[in-house]
Amino acid sequence: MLKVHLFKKLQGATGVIDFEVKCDFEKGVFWTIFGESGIGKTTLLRMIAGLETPDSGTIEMDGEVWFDSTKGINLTPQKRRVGFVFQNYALFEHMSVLENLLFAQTHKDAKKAEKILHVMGLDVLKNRLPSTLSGGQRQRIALARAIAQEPKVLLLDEPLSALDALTRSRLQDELKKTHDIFKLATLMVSHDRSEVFKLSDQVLWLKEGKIFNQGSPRKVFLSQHSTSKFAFEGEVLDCEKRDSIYVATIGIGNTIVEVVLDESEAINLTVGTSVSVSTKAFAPIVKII
Ligand SMILES: Nc1ncnc2c1ncn2[C@@H]1O[C@H](COP(=O)(O)OP(=O)(O)OP(=O)(O)O)[C@@H](O)[C@H]1O
Repeated sequence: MLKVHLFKKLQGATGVIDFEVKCDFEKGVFWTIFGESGIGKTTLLRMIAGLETPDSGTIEMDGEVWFDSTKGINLTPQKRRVGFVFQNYALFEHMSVLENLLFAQTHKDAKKAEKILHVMGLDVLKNRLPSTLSGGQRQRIALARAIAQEPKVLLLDEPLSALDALTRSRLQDELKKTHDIFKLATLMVSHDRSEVFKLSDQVLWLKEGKIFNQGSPRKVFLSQHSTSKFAFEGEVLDCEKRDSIYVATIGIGNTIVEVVLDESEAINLTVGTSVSVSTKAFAPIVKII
C-alpha cells in the first residue's frame, strides 16, 4: 500500500495553489488522477517518484518511509522502486529495445527482460532501435521498461495523449492488461473521461489543489449528472442561426455532434465554450463498429 499525505505551495497560473493530498493507494488498483490543467497532477506523481520535494508531509510504501519532512527522510528516486512513463516516450535512442529494458533493471537479467517483452507481446521488437518504432510501439516499450524496474508503484503521466484515437484505444486495453498481470499500484494522470472510465478502478479528482471527489468512475462522474440519462462534456466549435432555430456544433472527444437550441440557450455560447451535453429521455441505438 502506498500512503501519501503531501503539502506543497504551487505557483499556479492565477496565483498560489495550496496543494494538499492525503490518499492510500492499494496494490492491484488502477487509480486515475483527474482534474483540470495546472492543478498539480503531474507534481503529485513527481513528488511520489522523488523528482520533486514536497514542502511537508509523508510518503510510505509497504511500511517503508520514502519521505517524511519531520524526520528529514527523503529517499532518492533510485531507492523508491517507482516505474514512470511520460507522454513523450523517453527511451534511450542508441540502445535496442532489449538494452533499454536491461538498462532499467537494478540487477541485469536478460531472461527476465525477455519474459516481460514476451508477456507484453513485444518479442519481435527486441532488437530494434527506438527510432524505427511507431509512437504506439515506443509507448509500449516505455511501459515494458518501467515494468522491468520491478517497481512497487507504476506512475503514468498521460502516457497515451500523443497517440491517435485508434492506437490510443488499443493501448488502453494493453495498459489494463499489463496492470492486471503485474498487479501494481498504478497511478495514471488523464484528462480524458472516457479513458478514465475504461481503465480506472478508482478516481482521485483534484480541484483547487485538494481532493474534490474520490471513488469509482461511476460514482465520481455519474453522480454529477444524476438526473440525466446521458451526459458528455464537449467544446463548442460553432453556433449559428438557421431560420428560427440555432444549431451548435460541439466536439465531444473525437466525435462532432450538432445540437438544436433555442435563442436563450444559444446566446451565451461562443466558440471554445466548455459545455455539458445531456439528455433525460431517449432511446439510443448501439451498433458494433
Ligand atoms: N516545484 C514547484 N514549485 C512551485 N510550483 C510548481 C512546481 N512545479 C510545478 N509548479 C506549478 O504547479 C502547477 C501545477 O503543475 P502540474 O504540472 O503539476 O499540473 P497538472 O495538473 O499536471 O497540469 P496539466 O494537466 O496541464 O499537465 C503549475 O502552475 C506549475 O507551474
